[in-house]
Amino acid sequence: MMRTKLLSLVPRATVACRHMSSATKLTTVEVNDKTGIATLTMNRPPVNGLNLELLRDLQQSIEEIEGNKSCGLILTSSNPTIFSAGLDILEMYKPDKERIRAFWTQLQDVWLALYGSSVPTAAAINGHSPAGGCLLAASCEYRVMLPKFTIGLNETQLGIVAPQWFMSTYLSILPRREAERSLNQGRMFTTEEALRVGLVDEIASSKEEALAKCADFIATFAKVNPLARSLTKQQFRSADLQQLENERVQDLEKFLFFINQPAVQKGLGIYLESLKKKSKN
Ligand SMILES: CCCCCCC/C=C/C(=O)SCCNC(=O)CCNC(=O)[C@H](O)C(C)(C)COP(=O)(O)OP(=O)(O)OC[C@H]1O[C@@H](n2cnc3c(N)ncnc32)[C@H](O)[C@@H]1OP(=O)(O)O
Repeated sequence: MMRTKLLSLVPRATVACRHMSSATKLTTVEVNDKTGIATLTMNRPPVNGLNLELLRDLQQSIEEIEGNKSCGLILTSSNPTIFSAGLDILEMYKPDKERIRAFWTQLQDVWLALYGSSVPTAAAINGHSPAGGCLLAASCEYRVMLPKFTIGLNETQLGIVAPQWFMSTYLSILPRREAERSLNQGRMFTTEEALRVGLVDEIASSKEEALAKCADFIATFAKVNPLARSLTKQQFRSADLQQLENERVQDLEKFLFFINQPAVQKGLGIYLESLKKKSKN
């Protein structure tokens, strides 16, 4: 029988501030002793909205996986229909001054850690994956998605602009013309469309199958020298990573300036209302 280690269940103290959703961790890491592959599961009901705490836990889990000599990382969700709803809009709507800085900085850190991870990475996309959810999946090297869900960078639909590093992530997967058009449109792809354009690599009929396909992808590196593999990956990704490293502060200031524009705040408020109305119907 397969033995697994549950690593990331250490309780965390509750901090008295907005959006603190749980006293326990919002991610779990399970390492398969046989394959050495770590499965990182997001678990922030109801929709895995990426708030400051979930981003912190993601970062910690990625670091843990890097540190425990896992052979690979599979990112997935405990929610049966949602991989991640993207950034928690409540973090950006009428934001707290200090918290929003920490939030965006933490998002930058998670992207740097995941996109730049030294281990092979794959996403088992077992539900909808808009915007920041798509960013996480696209930061991995391989994607397997379940049918009847949607994925894409839909920022323009919300009246916001995906920053350069979101674009770079798309461009690392999609042909330039497709990346530009779909980002401009804020297009959400169905699973089948995502496969057709290359945004996902395979379709699986269940989460178990998606995880198995991700593990198969990671196993393709079993006989490749790990240092040669990770340095090669780094060479492919270093320009994108370096660009954000060099421009982190400007990126943060640009985000803060943009998000605090009255028109942007108004748009986010309307969007939030529409989401809430939809969930009441
Ligand atoms: C230079 C400036 C740069 C700015 C760049 C910013 C980049 C931004 C990136 C982002 O990620 S923005 C977030 C984009 N996300 C979305 O547009 C997704 C919105 N959500 C949905 O489409 C759907 O909720 C879903 C994910 C498809 C799930 O649908 P489902 O029918 O299962 O659930 P709902 O009833 O819609 O939602 C339940 C509950 O959750 C709330 N919610 C959903 N998504 C978010 C979110 N992203 N943030 C905060 N809250 C969210 C929704 O309002 C419901 O709440 P309640 O009504 O139950 O209170």
